[in-house]
Amino acid sequence: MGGTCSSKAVISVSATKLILLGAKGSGKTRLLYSWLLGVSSVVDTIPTESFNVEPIQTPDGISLLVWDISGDPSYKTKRRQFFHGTEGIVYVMDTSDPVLMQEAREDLVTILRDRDLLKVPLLLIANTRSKQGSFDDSELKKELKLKSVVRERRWDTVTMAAFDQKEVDTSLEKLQNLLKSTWVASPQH
Ligand SMILES: Nc1nc2c(ncn2[C@@H]2O[C@H](COP(=O)(O)OP(=O)(O)OP(=O)(O)O)[C@@H](O)[C@H]2O)c(=O)[nH]1
Ligand SMILES: [Mg+2]
Repeated sequence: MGGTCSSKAVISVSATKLILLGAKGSGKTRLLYSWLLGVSSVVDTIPTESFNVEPIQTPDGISLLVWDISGDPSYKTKRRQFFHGTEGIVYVMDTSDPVLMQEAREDLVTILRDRDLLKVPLLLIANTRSKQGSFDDSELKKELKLKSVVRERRWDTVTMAAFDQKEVDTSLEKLQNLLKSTWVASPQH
């Protein structure tokens, strides 16, 4: 199993492990490298065959190690190997297409029921690709009907309509705040 890590930086062993999941083409790799390099440096991406892993710093200096896992259906049975030790899930969903959105919801429900991810906080990223037909955060939460599935975990949503730098920054801030609030609630971290 081969994966990709572009960084020559030493990866901190104490970095917080995150997994980036979602359907093929939902925008995971583009998001990962937008966090790492900035939106203007990401020209395009190619489908991920297995995974990419990169160290990311949040604005407040939390070190993350983000595992971007292929959304190809053929990789689904392999992705569980990445779940153990995960402290945060980022799930990217294309909400511009109702069929893709329903499929993504079902996939997310399966992931959230995994025993290795039961209390792990979730940031749900709605990559709407266009302003048209996009949901705001509270509409999205209502539409997805995830209350009974997320249960005890902390979760938040962020909507990205244009994939611009401001939205990318907001998503990283939301992720950071979600992790911090989780750690405050369970200080043994
Ligand atoms: N216009 C537009 N294109 C996007 C957006 N997000 C991703 N893309 C493009 O959609 C394609 C797929 O994006 P990726 O980030 O590679 O998708 P992925 O989720 O990593 O897909 P897999 O690696 O196959 O699981 C790429 O060409 C991206 O540049 C977006 O918000 N707007
Ligand atoms: Mg990818």
